[in-house]
Amino acid sequence: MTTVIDGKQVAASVIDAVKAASQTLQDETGIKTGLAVVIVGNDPASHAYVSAKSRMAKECGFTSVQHTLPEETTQEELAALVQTLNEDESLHGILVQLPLPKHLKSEPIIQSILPEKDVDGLHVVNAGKVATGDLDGGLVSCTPAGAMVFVRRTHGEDLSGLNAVVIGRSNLFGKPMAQLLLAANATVTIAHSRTKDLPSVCRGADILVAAVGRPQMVKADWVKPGATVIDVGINRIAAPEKGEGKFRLVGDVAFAECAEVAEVITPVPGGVGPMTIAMLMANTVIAAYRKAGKKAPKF
Ligand SMILES: NC(=O)C1=CN([C@@H]2O[C@H](COP(=O)(O)OP(=O)(O)OC[C@H]3O[C@@H](n4cnc5c(N)ncnc54)[C@H](OP(=O)(O)O)[C@@H]3O)[C@@H](O)[C@H]2O)C=CC1
Ligand SMILES: Nc1nc(=O)c2c([nH]1)NC[C@@H]1CN(c3ccc(C(=O)N[C@@H](CCC(=O)O)C(=O)O)cc3)C=[N+]21
Repeated sequence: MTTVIDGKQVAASVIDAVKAASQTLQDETGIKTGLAVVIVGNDPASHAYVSAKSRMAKECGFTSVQHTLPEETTQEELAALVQTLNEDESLHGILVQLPLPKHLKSEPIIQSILPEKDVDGLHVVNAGKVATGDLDGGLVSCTPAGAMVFVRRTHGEDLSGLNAVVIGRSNLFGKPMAQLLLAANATVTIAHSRTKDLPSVCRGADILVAAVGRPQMVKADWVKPGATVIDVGINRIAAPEKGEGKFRLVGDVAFAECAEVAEVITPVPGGVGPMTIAMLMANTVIAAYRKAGKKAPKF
């Protein structure tokens, strides 16, 4: 029987632990954990994610501030906002929702966030810690951290002897995911748009992770029988059966057919997505503990 991982349930257990940790911090030090989320422009999908993040931060007992900037915001204005948030002692985490509108450069903005407040784990200091195997000293990118929770629950802490294939090489997901798998002793392949014969590369994977942004690209005959398949993709496709102009969410994996071959698989929605938000909350409370000079909890 194939196991379909319930990401909402696993995320809820992380959120419970985050709530308890933020309450303990507040009881012991009077410090309330604070998260700032910045969004520029009008992309409706981005707005939906950002509202979900702000809502969850409140539910965790955090101070939650959301800055919604207009599409025409300049590089200097955005940089100035990040500076203000860096200096705000009541904020422990800063997240700038990506992608930014085309006229803005995201890299200098991300690198201007203080590493200790970079709850997305995108600052070179945090990315570098993951790359050098220091998984406890910095902040790990939320989506790969969440995907690793599923991998650990399925395979344990040590992935010795297992082949992992990550499709996608972004800084936000593919690269840190590959590094976390490597740190857990998996033998890791990173595939991307220039990879030759992707289906056969994927067929070698005991753990197959897809983060491409192409609806249902991974087919059943790409999956090794008994593999664990983690679907990171979030794609909106037309759903005329729901009515005209309606959409539904699908991953990068053709779920129904791959579920017949895989032993463990994550669905979309309800898989990696809810874990991303949970790990963002976890990173924020970790940042608050460190700022208070206390040993941060592990999630
Ligand atoms: N669930 C969640 O919480 C999150 C979900 N996502 C989702 O994950 C997906 C990927 O996100 P992200 O990493 O930011 O995306 P990017 O667009 O930054 O990266 C996509 C990667 O896929 C590769 N790729 C594109 N087309 C192909 C192809 N035909 N064959 C093989 N590889 C291909 C690209 O290769 P190349 O480098 O050669 O161009 C690139 O490395 C998206 O659907 C996104 O919405 C992202 C973050 C969080
Ligand atoms: N700086 C930055 N950090 C990010 O982590 C980041 C980002 N920018 N930009 C966009 C991607 C995407 N992302 C998602 C988070 C949650 C869900 C999520 O909760 N999805 C639900 C469904 C939500 C729905 O119904 O629309 C699910 O999969 O069940 C999805 C996608 C974070 N990202």
